[in-house]
Amino acid sequence: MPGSRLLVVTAVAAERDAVLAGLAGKPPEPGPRHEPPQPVGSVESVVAGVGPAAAAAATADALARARAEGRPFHLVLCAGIAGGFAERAPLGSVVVASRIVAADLGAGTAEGFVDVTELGFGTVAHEPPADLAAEVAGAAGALLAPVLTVSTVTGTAGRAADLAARHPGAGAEAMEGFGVAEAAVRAGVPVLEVRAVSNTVGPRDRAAWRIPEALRALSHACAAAARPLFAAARAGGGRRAPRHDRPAPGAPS
Ligand SMILES: O=C(O)c1cccc(C(=O)CC[C@H]2O[C@@H](n3cnc4c(=O)[nH]cnc43)[C@H](O)[C@@H]2O)c1
Repeated sequence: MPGSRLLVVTAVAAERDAVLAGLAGKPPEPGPRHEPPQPVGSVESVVAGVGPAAAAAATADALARARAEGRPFHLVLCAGIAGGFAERAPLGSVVVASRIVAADLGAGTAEGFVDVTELGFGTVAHEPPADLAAEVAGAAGALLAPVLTVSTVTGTAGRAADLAARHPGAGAEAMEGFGVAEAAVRAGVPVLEVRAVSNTVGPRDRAAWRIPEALRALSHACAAAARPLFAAARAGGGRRAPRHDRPAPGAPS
């Protein structure tokens, strides 16, 4: 559909497959692995790799190429699995970001962590369109809450408590959202983040990760939210994000 284009950014191919199957209305049922989904015409996907730097680079590249080719994107969806803050986001639940927050971008000091905004170097949070995020969360039966972006997966109770204290109400942590949002905001394209919880934020227990269940939950959430997502892509996310061709205010020159 011309004029309605959605860019999906995931870290790995399994997340992409889950999202595209959901958007195509074919979320997988439990059981043997399904075929990769057929592409939906107005959706393109990028498998960016893990972490905010890879996510920002891949998103910026996809947005710039599409714009140069005269087929710009109207909405960016960052999606994947995540760690959930247990009291709000249990295993298998889904979180839609009300804010996308860079949680470890800053400096350690004798008084504790100071983020880059407090240091005077720009922003540590991006805001998805509030109405759209709420509508997608409602359609998907998801928690609407801040999603933290970290470069290191939390592996201790101490760090989990520290993050929860600094970000009261946070629903989940993952590793790509802020990078995707940096690229999208600079290109003037609205951005959403949707995460399904594969593990709890806390002491590292790799055996307790429930990745297949989270991927299924992600797929079902995307199926349930497909209508508002496509409507938003047609409308450009409801509102344009501010565009930064120059460094963002407060960024070092
Ligand atoms: O701990 C390990 O051994 C390990 C092995 C393979 C991959 C990982 C990851 O951490 C993958 C991170 C990947 O998934 C998202 N994710 C999922 N849960 C979390 C989390 O609790 N904290 C941060 N990120 C998480 C993330 O967006 C990455 O794409 C670990």
